[in-house]
Amino acid sequence: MKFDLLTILTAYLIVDAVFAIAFAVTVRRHPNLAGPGWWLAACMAFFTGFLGICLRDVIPDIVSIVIANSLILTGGVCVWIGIRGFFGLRQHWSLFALFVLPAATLLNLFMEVWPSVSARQITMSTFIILIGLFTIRDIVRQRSVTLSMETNLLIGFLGAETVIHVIRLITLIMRPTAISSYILSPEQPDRVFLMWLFITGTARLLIMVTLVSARLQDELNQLATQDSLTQLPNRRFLLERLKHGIDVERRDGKQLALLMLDLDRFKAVNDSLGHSAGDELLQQVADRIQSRLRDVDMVARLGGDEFIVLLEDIAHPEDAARVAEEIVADLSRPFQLPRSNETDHEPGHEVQIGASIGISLYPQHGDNPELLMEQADIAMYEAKQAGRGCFAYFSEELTIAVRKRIALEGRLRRGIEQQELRVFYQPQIDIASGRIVGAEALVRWQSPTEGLIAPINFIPIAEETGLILAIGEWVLRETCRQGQCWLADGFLPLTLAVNVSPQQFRRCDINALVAEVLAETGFPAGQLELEMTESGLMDNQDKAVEVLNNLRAQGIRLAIDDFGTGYSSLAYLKRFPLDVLKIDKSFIDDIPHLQDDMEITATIIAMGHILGFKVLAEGVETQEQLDFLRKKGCDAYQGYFTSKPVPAEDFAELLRRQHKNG
Ligand SMILES: Nc1nc2c(ncn2[C@@H]2O[C@H](COP(=O)(O)O[C@H]3[C@@H](O)[C@H](n4cnc5c(=O)[nH]c(N)nc54)O[C@@H]3COP(=O)(O)O)[C@@H](O)[C@H]2O)c(=O)[nH]1
Repeated sequence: MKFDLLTILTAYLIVDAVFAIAFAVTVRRHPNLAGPGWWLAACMAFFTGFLGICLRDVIPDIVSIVIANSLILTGGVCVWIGIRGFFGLRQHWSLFALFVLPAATLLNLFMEVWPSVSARQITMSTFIILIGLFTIRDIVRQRSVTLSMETNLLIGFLGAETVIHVIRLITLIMRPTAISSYILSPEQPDRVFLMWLFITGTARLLIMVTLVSARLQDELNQLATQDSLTQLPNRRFLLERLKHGIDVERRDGKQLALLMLDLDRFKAVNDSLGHSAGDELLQQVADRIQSRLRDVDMVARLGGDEFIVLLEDIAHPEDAARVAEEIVADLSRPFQLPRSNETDHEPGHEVQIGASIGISLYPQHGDNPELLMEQADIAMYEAKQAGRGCFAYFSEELTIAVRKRIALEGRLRRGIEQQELRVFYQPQIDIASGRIVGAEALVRWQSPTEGLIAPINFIPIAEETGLILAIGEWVLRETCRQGQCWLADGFLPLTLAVNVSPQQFRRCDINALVAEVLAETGFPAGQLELEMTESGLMDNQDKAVEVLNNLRAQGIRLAIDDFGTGYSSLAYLKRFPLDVLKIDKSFIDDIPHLQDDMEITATIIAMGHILGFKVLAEGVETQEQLDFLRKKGCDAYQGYFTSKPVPAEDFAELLRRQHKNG
């Protein structure tokens, strides 16, 4: 059988075109893969280029060459861009070569004006070798992880091609006439060139087949790790993620939670309304759970009506309970299920189900996936026993403790809404004059069922849940309102100190809030003191300095609370614009019995004065303590010795009595 050059080129271009079409089809089947348009553009360019070659005998050679090669080059560019989109490649510029090469070769081939055939062949081989080496280097540097088989094939193909051309180049240089007998002419095609055409065509077809099969493999993998009904991950995938999650939390010293969820009354729906209604219900359940979770969390379906939720990197065990409660609440809302032969006039079924959730925690309840699943399952059984529609932890004590905390959180939330918070005032006394010069505002919760609740029982949970922001704002507003009332009633000006929690400092614009409250209540800025703890300031020192400076610029006084229990560093005392140092009660408690505490207290007073601060001692309960503080030059104190924190009316009474006594 005799092949002329035109037949060979035609076959070659057909291979290219088929290759491009097949790529285009692959990409179209995977809508998430970028650039189908590029593949189609490539096909069109190749075909038109091919037409240009076919017209070689009809139109002048040079026109045919220009049309064919420019279009083939365009096709190469399109395929290259398509490839980049397909693999998500950014740096693989040299892959361009793979598709521009045929075009460059053809250009070379048709350049009959080129004087020397050997020079043409040397140029082409050098070009191919360089491009091959660069391409291999690029691919090796940035190997595709998901399609490693295809990358290996590419490397093999390019390697073989490069080797062929190295041999060809050496032969050409050593014996320039050796290959000249195979010069390109329609009668005697270049054999090496033919071989090269054959290899590239075959290799590219192979690459395409590998690509398609790799994509199919991806789909199969997905099927193996996905629940076909809900499209959620299945048990296998969950176990892998859980194992990885445990490794990460172990390394970072954090915890994770596993929530095993079983639907209540699902069987009744399935039996009465049929399996398609049951399937629809499961899909809606999956959607509701998913919408409740953060992006980093995961919900999987284990089969039947069992789901499992993985919460990674949780701060407290209660976080898992909160999510569980929200899921239980979400799933107890009615579901609308369409009838199997629904018409416009017939409404669907409304069904109500529920969920019971068992929770296990890493590391408390186990350190491997199987154990955690087992414990969550046991806890889920407990939840069902406890009456369904609730959650339970694997450990009973934890369940009780967490349920209590969550109930408290709910009551506190309602308490804030129903205005059950109160502000008590503890007098601050100037030691030299013995007169009340200010008060610390301390929050209390007047619960209708439990009576007066001390802050120690709800401030920590308010901090955890963010409720402290609402509480802090309310205390500030109420204190300023009350202070302004006392001024209006003719009491002498007092400094009112309000606690600012670290959360408030971090998460809200305390400057704007204070400005707003002062404007609203008319309370003078110079009589408001904000108390901050050392830890609240140390978290982000630069921001703290900026915020404190702004507060200072408003005329507000700033105090550091519980001084001596935290960092107590001179560096930050110098850096932060403070007015008052409050010595922590723990140093005062054992005066005059503990020499160390006496020395520390005396040192803090002296140091505070050197730095220009006013020093106030907290928790003064005895005359001896007061005498000691006076002797050491402390400016002020607060403590049960004078008064516990009292409601506003009682505090006003203390002020009246002081006024009466002169
Ligand atoms: N972020 C906010 N924190 C607040 C607010 N209100 C209070 N708190 C913080 O709660 C903690 C406990 O406060 P409380 O139960 O009110 O206790 C205060 C005083 O009653 C107590 N104290 C004062 N003198 C004595 C004493 O002589 N003996 C004794 N046994 N206790 C005494 O000390 C608490 C004041 O502490 P401090 O704030 O450090 O000055 C407490 O940490 C409050 O800060 C609030 O609105 N926001």
